[in-house]
Amino acid sequence: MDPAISARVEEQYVSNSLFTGGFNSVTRAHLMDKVIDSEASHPQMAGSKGSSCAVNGCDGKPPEFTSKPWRPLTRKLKIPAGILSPYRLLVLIRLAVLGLFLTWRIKHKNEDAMWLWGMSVVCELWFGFSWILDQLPKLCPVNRATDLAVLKDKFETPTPSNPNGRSDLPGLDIYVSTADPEKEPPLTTANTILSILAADYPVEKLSCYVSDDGGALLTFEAMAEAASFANMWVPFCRKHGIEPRNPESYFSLKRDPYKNKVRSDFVKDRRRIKREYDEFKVRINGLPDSIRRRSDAYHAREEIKAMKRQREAALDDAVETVKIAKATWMADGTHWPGTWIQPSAEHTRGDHAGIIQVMLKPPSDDPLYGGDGEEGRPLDFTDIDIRLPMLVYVSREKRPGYDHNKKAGAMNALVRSSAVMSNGPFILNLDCDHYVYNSQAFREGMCFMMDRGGDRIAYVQFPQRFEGIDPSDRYANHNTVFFDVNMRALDGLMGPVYVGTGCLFRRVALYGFDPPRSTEHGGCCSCCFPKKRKIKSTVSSGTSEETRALRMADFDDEEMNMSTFPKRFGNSNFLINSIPIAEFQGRPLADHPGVKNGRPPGALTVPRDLLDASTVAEAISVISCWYEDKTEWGQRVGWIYGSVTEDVVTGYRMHNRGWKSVYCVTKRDAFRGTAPINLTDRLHQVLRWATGSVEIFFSRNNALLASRRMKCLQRIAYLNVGIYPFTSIFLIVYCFLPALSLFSGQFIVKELDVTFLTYLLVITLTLCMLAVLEIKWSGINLEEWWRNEQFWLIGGTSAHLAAVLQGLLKVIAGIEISFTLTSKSGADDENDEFADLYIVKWTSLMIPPIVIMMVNLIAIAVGFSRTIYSEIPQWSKLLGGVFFSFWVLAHLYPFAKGLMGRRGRTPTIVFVWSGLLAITISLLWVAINPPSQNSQIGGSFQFP
Ligand SMILES: O=c1ccn([C@@H]2O[C@H](COP(=O)(O)OP(=O)(O)O[C@H]3O[C@H](CO)[C@@H](O)[C@H](O)[C@H]3O)[C@@H](O)[C@H]2O)c(=O)[nH]1
Ligand SMILES: [Mn+2]
Repeated sequence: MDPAISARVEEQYVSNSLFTGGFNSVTRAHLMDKVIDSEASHPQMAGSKGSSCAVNGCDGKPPEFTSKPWRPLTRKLKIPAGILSPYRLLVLIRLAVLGLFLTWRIKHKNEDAMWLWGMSVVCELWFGFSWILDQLPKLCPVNRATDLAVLKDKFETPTPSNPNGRSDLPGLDIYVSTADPEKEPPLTTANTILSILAADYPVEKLSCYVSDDGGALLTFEAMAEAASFANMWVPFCRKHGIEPRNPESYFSLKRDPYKNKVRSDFVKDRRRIKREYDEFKVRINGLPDSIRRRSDAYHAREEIKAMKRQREAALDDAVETVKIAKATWMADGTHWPGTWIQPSAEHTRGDHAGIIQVMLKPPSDDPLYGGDGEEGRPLDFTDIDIRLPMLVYVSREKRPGYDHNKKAGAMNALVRSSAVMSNGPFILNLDCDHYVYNSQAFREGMCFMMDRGGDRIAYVQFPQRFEGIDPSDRYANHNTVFFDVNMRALDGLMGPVYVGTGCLFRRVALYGFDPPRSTEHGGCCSCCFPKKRKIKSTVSSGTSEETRALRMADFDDEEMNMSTFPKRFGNSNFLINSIPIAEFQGRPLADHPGVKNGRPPGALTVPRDLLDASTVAEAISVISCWYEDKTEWGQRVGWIYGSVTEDVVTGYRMHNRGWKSVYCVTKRDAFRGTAPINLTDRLHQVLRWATGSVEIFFSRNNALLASRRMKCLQRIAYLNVGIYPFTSIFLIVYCFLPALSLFSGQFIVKELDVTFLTYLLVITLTLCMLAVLEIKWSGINLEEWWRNEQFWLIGGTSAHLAAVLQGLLKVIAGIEISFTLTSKSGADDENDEFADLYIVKWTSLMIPPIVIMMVNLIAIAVGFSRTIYSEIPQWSKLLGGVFFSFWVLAHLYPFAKGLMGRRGRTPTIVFVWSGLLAITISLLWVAINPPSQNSQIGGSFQFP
């Protein structure tokens, strides 16, 4: 430990009057807290392991501590046993039936069509396996609730030592990522920023960082506009309790804006702010032109000079011929070091310097009230705090020849630069299109982090909720089955997976440390093979009390050896020195005796008023291309590289170290974003996710290689994430089977006998009943469930297959996979919100589902015509094949609709064509195979 830092930190904390007992009491209290936590969060362990030492307080816990009423910040809500018990029972039953069915299938071959039988059995075995992977982690779902009032009480109530009631909440850094202003309109990003700046969290603790991976002047200037508009928007939101605090969404609310508004000047204020917002929008939308003109003007001047030298020419002609400028000029006439409006086609490459601009300076520590609306101020903010959180624009350096590691690389650049500039012990990241919909969201997340045992939580994931999706949600964009069923279920294990946006991280967890007290709990098999409990003796580990606290008391000793830091984190001393501080400030100290009102107040690595040129220079140096060379960034530290779904891997690594995560579903959605409603865009999105999964499967992050700290069911869930794309291979084969059997007159079983049909019935029935119970405990509805099934097949037969191929190409030939951004620029059509839904853009991903559809349609036609033409029509023979064909077609229905484009325009022609085609082929078939001979073939395919 660098003595200089320890001295600095010591000064910050020891001088604080809250710590009357010095570090002694802090560490002691922390130790006690830790013992209690482990019981509180693992009640079953207390009993089974009989580690009564902690429970009985053998370390001499003062009695007043145990008797103190403890008001928790969060609660776990059990799912009613009336739903959960039958659910679990059904899972068991289905498991057994599936086992019996598969054995029966293997034993009863169809000798007439071994190929059909063999293919189908292999597929069924795989489906059974993948169902188990999907189902097992869903056995213990939970719900949770927070108590914001308690949080306020504990952290923001005036006490004798804190008479002003200054907030004791920890610092929070918000990251917003954007990469390409064409696909991610700056107006959307600006609105997201505004919603963050206006969120309800102590301003002096909140910092907002925008990562612009395109390094685009357009984004930069849009952010500057947003920063300036925030001066009006944020106090307005505070004054009138606006919700949501994203102006675009707020002004397009359909409901009455005047409801529940008490202040008399609301009408006037709203009208004014609406006008200001409209002007703001005009400015933002005018930016591309204004930037172009600026740069064109420069080039025009140059060109004209040249032309004048040659001969007299008309000015207008000259301006006409000017090419798009390469260099870009900022409004003040200086040269922009980033890229042009549209960064080079592939946003993940590009070539530009690192740029950091503090757009809103860190605020003062005490409230600053606005004026009375008279002197030039547009609105009356007399009793409103007009301070704004810090806002920083960051564009990491990009040079050819460096792997920039897509979004993960961008996030890591932010982790470092923010460590230098504000070092919030917590970090929340949002995609540019995901805005704060609930101004209390940050506080909700903080309840978990600050609660007892919260120091073992690496992240709090919020569900992704979407706007602007077609009401019938044709392509299951809401993804509710995942967000309300699977994620809730994981919450009952080690915690939800990280899904890339709307996630509150503990900074030290991102730094790759193990959770505190990590040696105490075993992982997967700890319940069966309890390891001897090793309580790290922090007290006996020598040196002075002070350094002990700073050495992250509960962390592993070797881990916290600061001499290894430069190798892991790179050469920035600023950064390295900020790490123990972030750890210390992230601790949930709220319930400690002796530190009554909470945690050490907001000391930052760099006190805000010192955020000077040298700090910014340091921040720039940590976002350079080479900074990560020979460090562990992306390997063990920060967002993990190597997959286009960096999110899943990053969360996985934390669970693998034994960290927990928590799922925070708030009554009012915490955040809201957009999703691609166009079929092609949606397919490309799931293609990227599936490719990421395949990448994970073929990497060291495969859950089969997980550590012992990973619980069994959690491991299965991660295994499922890596394996699901492979199901596509079997799915495609299976989708052709009904057609093949209709063509050949054979079926997957020798005869449709009672046993087979009974098994089929039970398997289908249990699936439906499970779905019903899932719907009950998760709160989704049947339509959402069905849409999910449909899209599972659509994605499964198209994108997932492509993903498997791409993944194999990467493994075998080393071909890198690019991150195709999802377009957020929605429909331009004012009259039709969902115009995007009907745009048909061709992609080769569509080929397999189209072929499946066609072949099945034709097969049905063939089957029918054969039966009609046969001397004694045996309709019953048709049934098996037709039934399964319909099953496939019903799933593909939304896909077919997508191909048809706008309602009523294309369908007729498509129907006519496919109809004609199907009839032609079936007639052909009949001509080749005259029914008189053919009718015998179907003989084996009989009802009992
Ligand atoms: O080189 C890149 C590529 C992407 N991004 C950002 O990453 C985010 C996600 O991209 P998007 O195209 O919107 O992907 P989605 O499929 O909508 O995103 C989901 O899936 C991604 C993983 O594939 C996660 O990163 C996202 O957080 C998650 O919302 C956006 O903010 C981008 O600006 C970058 O910053 N740099
Ligand atoms: Mn997105």
